[in-house]
Amino acid sequence: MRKVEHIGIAVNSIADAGKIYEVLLNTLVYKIEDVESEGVKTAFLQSGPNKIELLESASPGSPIAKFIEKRGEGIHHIAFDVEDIEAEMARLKAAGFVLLNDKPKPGADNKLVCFVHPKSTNGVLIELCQGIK
Ligand SMILES: CC[C@H](C(=O)O)C(=O)SCCNC(=O)CCNC(=O)[C@H](O)C(C)(C)COP(=O)(O)OP(=O)(O)OC[C@H]1O[C@@H](n2cnc3c(N)ncnc32)[C@H](O)[C@@H]1OP(=O)(O)O
Ligand SMILES: [Co+2]
Repeated sequence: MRKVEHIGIAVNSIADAGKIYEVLLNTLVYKIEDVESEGVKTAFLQSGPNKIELLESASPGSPIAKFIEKRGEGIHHIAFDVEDIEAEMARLKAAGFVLLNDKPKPGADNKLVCFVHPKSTNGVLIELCQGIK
């Protein structure tokens, strides 16, 4: 794990939350991207080396819809940047972590991603991200 790649925040509306985070971070949303496979619309803001990913559900029953239904808006996951996602997945699997996908899958912002179940990580959903060159 090289660094925190982004913090994912579940929100009801990326338009409304985007405006709030633009004032808070004194920067602008630099990308809005739908990730159909996840049933989510994402908005990204960069503040220094830190990235915030706002996540709005795009379909009922999506992970974000279920999360907000159960817990309301708030921090959804922490994503880490990795050099070699397949090697990291194999390392974590061998170490007993529960991976939520058995192969890297396309994520937002030009990444390959894999999620680790929160039950393996003290209740925090973890995402591994490898940039697609
Ligand atoms: C990939 C695009 C983008 C990117 O960065 O590139 C994204 O980040 S997309 C983000 C949205 N996609 C995902 O989150 C995919 C991975 N998530 C999942 O597979 C599910 O959400 C899962 C397995 C974490 C939970 O799904 P499930 O259907 O089991 O929902 P439950 O409500 O039954 O949850 C079971 C259990 O887990 C707890 N939970 C759920 N979500 C979270 C969370 N974000 N953080 C911590 N804990 C979470 C939930 O409270 C339940 O716990 P329990 O004690 O049983 O109540
Ligand atoms: Co993410």
